[in-house]
Amino acid sequence: MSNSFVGRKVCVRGWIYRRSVVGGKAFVRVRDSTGVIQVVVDKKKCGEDIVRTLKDIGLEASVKTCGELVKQPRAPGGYEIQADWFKVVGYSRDFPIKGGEGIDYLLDNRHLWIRSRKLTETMKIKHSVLRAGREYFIENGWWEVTPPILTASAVEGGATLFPVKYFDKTAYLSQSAQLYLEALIYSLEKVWSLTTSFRAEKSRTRRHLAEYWHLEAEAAWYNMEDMMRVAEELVAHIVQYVLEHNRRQLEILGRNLEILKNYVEPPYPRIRYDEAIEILQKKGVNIEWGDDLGADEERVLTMEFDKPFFITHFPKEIKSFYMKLDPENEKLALGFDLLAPEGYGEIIGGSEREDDYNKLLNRIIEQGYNPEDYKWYLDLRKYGSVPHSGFGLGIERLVMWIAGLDHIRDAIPFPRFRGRIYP
Ligand SMILES: NC(=O)C[C@H]([NH3+])C(=O)NS(=O)(=O)OC[C@H]1O[C@@H](n2cnc3c(N)ncnc32)[C@H](O)[C@@H]1O
Ligand SMILES: [Mg+2]
Repeated sequence: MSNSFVGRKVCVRGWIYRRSVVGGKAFVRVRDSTGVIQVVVDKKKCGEDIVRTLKDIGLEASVKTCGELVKQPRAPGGYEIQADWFKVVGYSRDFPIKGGEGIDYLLDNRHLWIRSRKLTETMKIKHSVLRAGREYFIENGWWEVTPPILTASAVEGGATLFPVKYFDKTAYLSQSAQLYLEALIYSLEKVWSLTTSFRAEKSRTRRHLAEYWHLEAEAAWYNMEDMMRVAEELVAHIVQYVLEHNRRQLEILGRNLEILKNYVEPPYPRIRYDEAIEILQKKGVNIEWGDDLGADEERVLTMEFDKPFFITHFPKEIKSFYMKLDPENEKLALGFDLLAPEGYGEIIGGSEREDDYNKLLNRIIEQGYNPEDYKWYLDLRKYGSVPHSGFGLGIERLVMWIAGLDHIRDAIPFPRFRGRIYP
């Protein structure tokens, strides 16, 4: 609502968020997709019956009303509607979420909890993140493609595959569209996809889901640095878009806008894995060269930076078979992770890909995979192989950071993780 509507007749349809009856008036706070507005239902104007009904009506009953909009500093948003009439559309009895319930109870009632203010505003931010992500690729001449979700082999390690019955065979839910995007660059050159990726994560952490939305890109002729530039432009574009379109949501969620503004200017800093290990050891973290960087180590590293930063050139043993080895030091893989500051850690994983047939075959065997499962993928290196790179951005991890959430489950309407499949 705004001043231009003051004194005019307005109508609202929504759900009862709060209500009280004082004297012959009901003060009803009606929630709709835009927010909450107070409606005053006076028995002198609307009749005694509706005021009596509203006295005990259940929260979340659906209603509709019309009346005059007036200024009211004590009401949410500074306005209220003085109803000419007020109608209950759908009754609600004993809405099970009253406040103070435990997380498992709330997750069991996720289909109702998603009506909450925090989740509603977060979903609006996620809408902008998805729109800005699509916009970036479309405006920069990338082709959107539709890779399969039912696949025959692992991309990111066999330990987190979800097997599914596929007629008389076993298939796996996709961990990443990457290998299929790599097949598409020999015709479309620059491709992107937004799909769900699945990871049978054994442990429950605040930044892992079993099903998440994965924005992935792959381009022919791009080396690692070229692709890192795409990744930082993408993230900066998304943050800028959210700052422009979701200021209100960010304020409702209590997010510091000044800090976010610091993230919209690439290039982002780049450090090599070696430097990351040095920083961690200097800070007293018990870590050796060759160890993987987990959430704790990433959290420590993020405190050294006031914007997202890349870590590159990882030991090949801790990175996937498809990553190209550094020609200057074949102990290292040309992989990059983009870490979000403020303790959030990895939001993007990417790399330059091995484009030599024999080297890729050796890496597949070295990492214990069956080359037969990757025959088609190896074929790509037989027929006009080209240098190429790509990355995957975890949408919920990005939303978690931009919105300042403390758990990834609040970045998706129906979170899936070990022990949670209902509702
Ligand atoms: N096309 C590519 O090059 C992508 C590449 N094959 C890939 O899947 N890399 S990744 O495993 O680091 O996952 C990429 C990102 O996907 C996110 N990710 C990865 N795993 C998860 C889980 N379990 N939950 C939520 N988000 C997750 C996280 O932001 C990672 O940086
Ligand atoms: Mg990763």
